[in-house]
Amino acid sequence: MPYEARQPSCYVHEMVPNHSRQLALKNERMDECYFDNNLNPFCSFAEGFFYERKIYMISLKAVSKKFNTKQGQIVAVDGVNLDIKKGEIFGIIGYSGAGKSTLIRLLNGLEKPTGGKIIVNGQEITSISEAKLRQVRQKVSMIFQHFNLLWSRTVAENIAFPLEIAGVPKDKRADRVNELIELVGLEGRGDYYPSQLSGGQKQRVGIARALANRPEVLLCDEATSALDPETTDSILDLLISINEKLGLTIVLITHEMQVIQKICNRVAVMEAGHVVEEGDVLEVFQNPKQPITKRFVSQVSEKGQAEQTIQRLVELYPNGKLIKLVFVGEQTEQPILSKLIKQFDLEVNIVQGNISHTKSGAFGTLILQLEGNSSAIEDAIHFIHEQKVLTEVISND
Ligand SMILES: Nc1ncnc2c1ncn2[C@@H]1O[C@H](COP(=O)(O)OP(=O)(O)OP(=O)(O)O)[C@@H](O)[C@H]1O
Repeated sequence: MPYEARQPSCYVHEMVPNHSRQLALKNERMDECYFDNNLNPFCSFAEGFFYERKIYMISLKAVSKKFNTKQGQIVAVDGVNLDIKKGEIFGIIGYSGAGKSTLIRLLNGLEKPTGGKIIVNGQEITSISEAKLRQVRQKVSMIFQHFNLLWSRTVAENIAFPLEIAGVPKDKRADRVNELIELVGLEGRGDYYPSQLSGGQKQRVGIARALANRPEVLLCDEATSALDPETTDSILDLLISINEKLGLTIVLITHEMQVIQKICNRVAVMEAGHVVEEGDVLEVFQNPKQPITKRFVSQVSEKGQAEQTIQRLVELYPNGKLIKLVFVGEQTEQPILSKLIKQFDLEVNIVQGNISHTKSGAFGTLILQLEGNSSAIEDAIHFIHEQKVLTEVISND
C-alpha cells in the first residue's frame, strides 16, 4: 500500500493546502490533500486519518533482466522490488556476478528490463520513447570504476562535454565548468589531460562531468574499486558533501562493505539476481539476517572477524576444550601459562594469541586448547579465574 496511516493531529499545523496538486490526487480518490511547507511529502485526509504518501526517487517493481546467450539464458536480475528515497545514499552490495551492474544500468535505461516496471522521479521509464529516455538520462547520470574520460580532452573540456551535448552556450559552459572544478576540488587543474592526473583526481573529473547538467540522481558503478584506501576515503567524502550540498540522490554498487558503512543510509544485498536483504545500514550491521549479509558485515566488524576466526578454530581443534583468555594491563605480564602447565596434568596447546600495546596499557587474548580429563580441565579453568583473567569456554568436545 503506498500510503502510511498517521494520526490526524500530527501534521495539521505544518500543512498548507495546494490546489494544483489536489487535481493530481483526484485520480487517486482522496477527499482532501495538504502539503508540508516543502510540498513534500504530501498528505491527504481520508476516512479520519492522514495518509503520508511516500515519495520515492526510484521504484523498481518486480524487475527482471534475462540475457539470451549461446550457453543458454542467464537471469541477471530476478524479480527485484526496491524503493529508493529522494536525497538518500543507497548502496547495493553483492559479490561478482550477483547482478549489480545490470541492475544499475537498468536505472538509467542503458539496459531494458525483460519484466517489471522502473519508475524514476515519477516517470515510468520502461516503456518510453528513446527521445524521452535521453531526457531522463540527463537527470540520472553515472560515474564508473575506470572513469571513462575522454583522453584527448582536458579536464575542463571533459566536464564541458555533456553541456555541449545539451546545447548550453559557450560562455555559460565556461562558468558552469569553473563552478564544478571548484566543487570537486580540482582548482588549477582545468588544463591538465587525464593522463596527468592521479586516480582520485580522474574520478573527481568523472564526478564533475556527471554533475554538469544538474542531475537528480547519481549512479556510481564501483566508483572507488580502482582506488587505494586513502583515495577511496577522499572520494567517498566528496560524494557525502555533494549529497548534502545538492540534495542529490546517490545509488552506488560495490562489493566492499566499508563503502556501505561509510556513506550509505540504506543498503540492499544482492545474490544471484535477487535482493536477499534490505534495510537501514545501522540495522543491517547490528542484525544481519542472511548468511551472505553476515559475511559482508564481518568484513568490517571486529566482532564479526573474531567470530569467523573462532569458528575456524573450533573446526581445526575439535578435541578437548577451547578457551579464550582475555588479559588487560598487568595481567599480560603474569606467567599464567607456565603455572598452568606445571600444576595440571593437561596438554596445553596455544592455538592463537595476540597482545596489543596502547598508550593506556596492553591488552591481549590467548586461545588455548586444553586436553586431559574433565576434572583437571575444570580445575585449570578455576585456577585461571583466580588469577583474575577473564575466561570464556568457546568449545567442548
Ligand atoms: N550483456 C550480457 N550478456 C550476457 N550475460 C550478461 C550480460 N551482462 C551481464 N551478464 C551476466 O549476468 C550476470 C550478472 O552480471 P553483472 O555484471 O550484472 O553482475 P555484477 O554483480 O555486477 O558482477 P561484477 O561485479 O563481476 O560485474 C552474470 O552472470 C553475467 O555474466
